Amino acid sequence: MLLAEVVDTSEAVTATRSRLAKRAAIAECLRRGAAEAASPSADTGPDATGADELEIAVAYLSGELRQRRTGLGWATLRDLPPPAASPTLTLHDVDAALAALSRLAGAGSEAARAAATSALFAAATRREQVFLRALIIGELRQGALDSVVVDAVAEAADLPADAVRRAVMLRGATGPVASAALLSPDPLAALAGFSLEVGRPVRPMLAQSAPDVAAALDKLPSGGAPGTGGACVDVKLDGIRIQVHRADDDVRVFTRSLDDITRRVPEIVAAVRDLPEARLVLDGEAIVLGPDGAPRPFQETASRSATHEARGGADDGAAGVTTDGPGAEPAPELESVTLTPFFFDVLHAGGHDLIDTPLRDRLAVLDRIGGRHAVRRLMEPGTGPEPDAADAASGTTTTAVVGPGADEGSADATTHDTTALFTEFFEQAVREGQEGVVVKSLDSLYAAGRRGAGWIKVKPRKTLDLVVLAVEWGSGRRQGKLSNIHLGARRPNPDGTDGFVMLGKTFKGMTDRMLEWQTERFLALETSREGHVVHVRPEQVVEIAFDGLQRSTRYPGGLALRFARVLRYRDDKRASEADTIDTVRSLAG
Ligand SMILES: Nc1ncnc2c1ncn2[C@@H]1O[C@H](COP(=O)(O)OP(=O)(O)OP(=O)(O)O)[C@@H](O)[C@H]1O
Repeated sequence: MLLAEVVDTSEAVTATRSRLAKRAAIAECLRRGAAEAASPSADTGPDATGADELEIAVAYLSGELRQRRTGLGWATLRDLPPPAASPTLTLHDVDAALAALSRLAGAGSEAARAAATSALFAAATRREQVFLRALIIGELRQGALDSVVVDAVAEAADLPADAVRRAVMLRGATGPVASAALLSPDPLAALAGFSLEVGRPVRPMLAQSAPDVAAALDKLPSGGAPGTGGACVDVKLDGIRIQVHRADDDVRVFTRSLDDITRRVPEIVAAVRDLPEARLVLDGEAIVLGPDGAPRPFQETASRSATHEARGGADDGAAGVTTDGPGAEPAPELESVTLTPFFFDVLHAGGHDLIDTPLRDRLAVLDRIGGRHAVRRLMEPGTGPEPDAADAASGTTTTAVVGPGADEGSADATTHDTTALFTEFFEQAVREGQEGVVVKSLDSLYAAGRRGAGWIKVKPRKTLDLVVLAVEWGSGRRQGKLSNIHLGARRPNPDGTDGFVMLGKTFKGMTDRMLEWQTERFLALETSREGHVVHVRPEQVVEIAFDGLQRSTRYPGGLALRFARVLRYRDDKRASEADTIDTVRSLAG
């Protein structure tokens, strides 16, 4: 398939604000790609190159490269060679050229990179050059586009969108699902064949939020058949999300964004090897504990998560953490603190997939396996196993089962008790220095890749994940550093793209290391300058703590943050996942 066809489609997608029209344009492109892959000129049935090109098309239409990093950025792509007169580049040509670029390292690699980049761009027409540059530096990356592409796969293959979406969540990628949907003789069966595979990460379930425990309990979907229903509350640990896969001694650790960080976290690997089950998929959080067992501040955990530190230099187009390649060694400074894994869910144990099993049963398995690595939790009265059984099963006091059975007292009393008990649990967690709690429905299934209604988080601290829109040069001690950041909340447009609404600025909470890092990072994202203000592409998500919201005539949303301060940069979230202006308004009351 020619790159030009994807460029045409991408232009058509950008030109319309209608989600349906975007979906139709992408579906049409995928149909053509599928027809080409299955064309009679290919020997028998779909040919491998065609299937692979379909996967490349899906990636490019989603605004993604297949390579994690190319070593190319805005600066290296500023001056391009004269364009080719007519389109000849295939998707394969481009993917192969970028794969070769991503492997360049060591002495002489800079010159080789410049030569290879120039050769690739010289083979591209003007429109292809513009597209490729935007693709490589991440300008086309739009989380909202992912879901349009998934829907387009369903439309092109004439399959239910739910079946495609589920396969994508379980496979952790859209490309292979698109090939199966569009090229296999029995697409529905092929989609059903995507199941959890030990060793391959699935998109993690996400939580909704509520201002307090009572609101969280209200928000949970109520139970179904008699004998079901019920809730539990977990401590919410403020660490790094981990998904751990174990097949005997082979243990792999993945982040929230499905990056493989196994080599950086040998202590997690060791802890999981000690668990009494040889085939496992566990979901949890890794944190640094102090000698007293209390959680250390997030910054210490972050020093091991190697997220923003792991990014390359300013001229690096790749997003997020690096994936451990063969031979990658942990950087020495990252080993100075020890992570302890805590698990709050289990997706597979001993040959059984548990994704479609209710939480109450998954927790019973977790308590049997997790031991002291299970997250502390409180069951709603009357919903858990008998206290003795639970103690015996967990072997520890990490699982507290308290209160009278559900058959004692009225339903109202039970609801009241639950709210009071869960609130007490929340307050204790916060006193201990935990981030908050997550209230969960015991009926809920594991909603891979979705912000499921079955998990509701409650945090005492007011925080928002906002996007940096611009940054100002510092003065005094911060001379030469990009310091004061302009913060924007997301405003989704009807066509699925995002705009941003500025809510304020802050230069508080930044460590020296952060200042170093952000100066480099924001220069790489620079789009223009106005006096001491550097405008940047709205891509970097930052977690901000604030004391409240006040009315403002200065900012376009009519609201401003009070005492905003930086907690951390979030490289595990894209701008399309940042908090929206509607969420901010709901916090303002
Ligand atoms: N016991 C727990 N159950 C579920 N999630 C937990 C728990 N403890 C900590 N977490 C963390 O809380 C997150 C749930 O919130 P959400 O899905 O909204 O992700 P997030 O946007 O990264 O949230 P946050 O910034 O609040 O951590 C999970 O991603 C996980 O990392």
